[in-house]
Amino acid sequence: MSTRSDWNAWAAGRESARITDWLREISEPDWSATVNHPLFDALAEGRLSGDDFAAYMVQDYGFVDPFTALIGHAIGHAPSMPDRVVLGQFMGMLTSDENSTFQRTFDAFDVPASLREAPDYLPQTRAFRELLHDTGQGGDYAEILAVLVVTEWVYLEWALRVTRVDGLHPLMGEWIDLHDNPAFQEFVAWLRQRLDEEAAALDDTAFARMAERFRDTVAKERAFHDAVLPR
Ligand SMILES: Cc1ncc(CN)c(N)n1
Repeated sequence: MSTRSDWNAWAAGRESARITDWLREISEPDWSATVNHPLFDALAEGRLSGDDFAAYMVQDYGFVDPFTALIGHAIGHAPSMPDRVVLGQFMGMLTSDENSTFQRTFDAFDVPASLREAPDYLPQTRAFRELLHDTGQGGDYAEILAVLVVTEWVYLEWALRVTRVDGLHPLMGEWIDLHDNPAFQEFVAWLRQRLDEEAAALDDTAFARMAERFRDTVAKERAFHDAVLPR
């Protein structure tokens, strides 16, 4: 378990310790395995075929659907208007720019209507969908933030890490742009700040639940990307 006393012990030896840094550390090796995942290097270096990119995006759209619902839960659970505004703006981007990237990818790589309407989700995609759904249904605001911090921070870190080749397919470039642009960087910094604040105010039981939710989400990120990596 990842308890508040574990966090207190970790923070004791450090100046300006952050709960989100500790959460990331206790989620190793899954965190680094996800950020350094070979799928992202293959994507950025133009070594992922169009079909493989489309297959990844079909699975990822299965993530984005319950993820969008989870943002809705976050907006509902947020303590006040300033948080609802930031989350609502992110929801706007997700349902416009990002949704459009998916739709244009499915068009560009001829993903059949049958696969768009009734996708065959991998077990790891289904497990991730379940986590997002359960967090929305039963999680408190800190648990929801924990999931959002993982999913967005991991994507920011890989997108900042990879090196793009010249001539990369524009939709693959767009997928990286969505996750390394300054507005997204600001959003991830905001999510981390809010989780640091909310987690500090939790009682011990809710704190341990939040930390476990963070770790489980990182494990599911790793499993998802292992599963969609073409062999
Ligand atoms: C599996 C997964 N994790 C995170 C993200 C970034 N929202 C994503 N698109 N897909």
